[in-house]
Amino acid sequence: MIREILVYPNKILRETSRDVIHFDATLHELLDDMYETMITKEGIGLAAIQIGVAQNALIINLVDETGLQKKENLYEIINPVILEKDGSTVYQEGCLSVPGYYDEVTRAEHIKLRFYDRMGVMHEEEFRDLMAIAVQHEMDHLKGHLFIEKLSYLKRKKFEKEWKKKYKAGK
Ligand SMILES: CC(=O)Oc1ccc(/C=C/C(=O)NCCc2ccccc2)cc1OC(C)=O
Ligand SMILES: [Co+2]
Repeated sequence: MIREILVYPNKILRETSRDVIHFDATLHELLDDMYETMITKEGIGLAAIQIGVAQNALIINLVDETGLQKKENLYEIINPVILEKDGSTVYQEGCLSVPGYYDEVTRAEHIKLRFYDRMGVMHEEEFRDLMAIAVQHEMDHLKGHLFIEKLSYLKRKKFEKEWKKKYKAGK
């Protein structure tokens, strides 16, 4: 079912998530709820903490070259560990927990990732470009970090000013 997405500055978003232990029906239901919620809100990535569940689970479903977001391209990534990373790339990121704010973030251009799928099967895959960016963005959520924490001091001031205005205006 569609769940509520927690929005900055909700303190729950700062929690550190814990590894998934049981690859059971409860996990599958969580992943299904994450997918339904993410798609409904027109996102391309979502971490479990964004719907208030402090578990190391994230999903990414990028849009393909024809502009379609196909479920066959959905990645369900559980207990991820970055084994290697290199390069550097800048991308204007957004986040469903910081709706309407976008800014440039620098991240590794290539990563080698170890993760488990919903059945508990281990995978090791290399990602580049937008997929590598998305994985790093979502993995930050698992540590309680939002992309706005990576902004320069001045950009962060700009964000805080903008955000307060929006909040005062009751969005
Ligand atoms: C107003 C508002 O909420 O705007 C949005 C902001 C972000 C998003 C989605 C962001 C998202 O999926 N981020 C995943 C992490 C990521 C960031 C950059 C590159 C790869 C992966 C969707 C929004 O809603 C609409 C209708 O566009
Ligand atoms: Co996010």
